[in-house]
Amino acid sequence: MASPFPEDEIKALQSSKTIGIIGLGDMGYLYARRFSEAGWKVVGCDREDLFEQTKAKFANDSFEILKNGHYVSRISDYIIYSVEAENILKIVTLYGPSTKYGAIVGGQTSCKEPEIAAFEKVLPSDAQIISLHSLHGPKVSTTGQPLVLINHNGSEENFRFIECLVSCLKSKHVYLTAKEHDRITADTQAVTHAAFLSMGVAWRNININPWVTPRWIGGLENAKMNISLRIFSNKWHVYAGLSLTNPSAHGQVVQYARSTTELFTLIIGKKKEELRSRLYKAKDYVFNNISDHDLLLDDDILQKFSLSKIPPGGRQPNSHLSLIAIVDSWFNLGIVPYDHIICSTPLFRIFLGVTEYLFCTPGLLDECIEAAIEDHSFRHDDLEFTIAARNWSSIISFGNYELYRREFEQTQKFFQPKFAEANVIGNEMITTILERVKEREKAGRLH
Ligand SMILES: NC(=O)C1=CN([C@@H]2O[C@H](COP(=O)(O)OP(=O)(O)OC[C@H]3O[C@@H](n4cnc5c(N)ncnc54)[C@H](OP(=O)(O)O)[C@@H]3O)[C@@H](O)[C@H]2O)C=CC1
Ligand SMILES: O=C(O)C(=O)Cc1ccc(O)cc1
Repeated sequence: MASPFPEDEIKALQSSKTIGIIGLGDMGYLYARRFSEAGWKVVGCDREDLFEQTKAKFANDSFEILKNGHYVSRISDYIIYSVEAENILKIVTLYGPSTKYGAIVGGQTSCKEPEIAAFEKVLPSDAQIISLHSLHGPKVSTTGQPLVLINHNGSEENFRFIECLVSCLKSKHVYLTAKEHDRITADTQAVTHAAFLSMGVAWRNININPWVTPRWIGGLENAKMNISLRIFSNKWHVYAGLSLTNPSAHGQVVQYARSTTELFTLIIGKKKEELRSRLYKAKDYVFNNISDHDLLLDDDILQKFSLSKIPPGGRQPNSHLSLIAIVDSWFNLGIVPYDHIICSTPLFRIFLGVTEYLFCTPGLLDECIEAAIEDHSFRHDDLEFTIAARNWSSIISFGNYELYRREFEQTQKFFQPKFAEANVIGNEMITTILERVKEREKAGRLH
């Protein structure tokens, strides 16, 4: 299919427009590199006190490093703020007044209402706001991943320019308002991260490396470990910013902790029938249209993404508290996760894939309920998981960045030696599930 953004049109824009990027961390660098490689004139800056180091760091790249955001803003036709979400207002306040007359401004932060509020508060009235959010981390290929475009008040012509610019990423453009974006990402990202953050903290607190423990064998366990380590290998502020700045996220994370606690209470009270009827009700709501022939993932596919040196064995029964709690939360919050798949991150798709597998493979949910009630070997893990989920929910709903950082970094240190390996395996897993999602979309089986 021919690109909707013809080469001639792109070339004409490239000869007249300058792209400015404030914040050359992981995402800012990704954009600066890709845009400049595609032929755009790109200028960028990082923190002014690191100017010399930044110049040296990017000496071999074909974009220009300027001293600070004033220099970037003065000459750029599109300015992208790619900085920590917590500091967006402070940084826009600093450089916003230097915005070139008539320029377009956007940001890459993960929560859009505060970002756009900062732009509206500070930018000169001639500036137009068109914002972006790549729904993936810096280490995965941009091709085919969702890229949200928010045309807050840009003209048609300017919006077309931004679409031409980002077309080199080959991502899938998703058009939303800031409000829609924040609502969806609260449902998808914030609660996904809460689950995997809680797993990591629980493993750390019981001092376990799950990949050397025979209790965690099999595809579902591989997915849990890979994703948890992937999150902890990233920067704490990315996850803190995403959930703390998004008020819709607080309720989701609190519900996840509540579901975890209530399900764990049923487990230790040996209330098998109550647990079963609660989970089946949630299953009917969330997985209403899903047949077992049509799953995003299965245990066999996930077997090969193992961090363990233990030879792949069969799946072990497990209470899967982290997975049953997410389905219970979705049910209680009235969320059908498939509605959000066009705007989902790789981690969310994997989380959905493994829960779908657990709930929709014949016999598996019953096996899980049986294990939860009868097998006590997971009780300690489940207790630690429940405590961790409650703790993250308090940190997030109180908006405490410092506590968030402390908890995150302690766990990061614990898993550090395994990150390189987890990243390679995690990338393969992400590619596999993206292909499965595409197949399902092609067959018209996803919303
Ligand atoms: N990483 C991810 O997976 C994704 C992140 N995002 C969002 O994108 C944004 C950037 O994330 P990411 O690139 O990962 O984070 P990074 O920490 O890697 O990048 C942010 C950069 O901005 C710099 N910075 C801070 N203050 C200023 C300033 N006054 N002027 C210029 N630069 C400054 C930081 O420097 P210093 O570190 O020294 O403070 C840092 O280099 C965040 O809002 C994040 O939530 C969105 C999608 C995915
Ligand atoms: O896929 C995920 O959830 C990630 O962890 C990567 C990520 C982090 C922050 C974003 O705003 C978007 C993607």
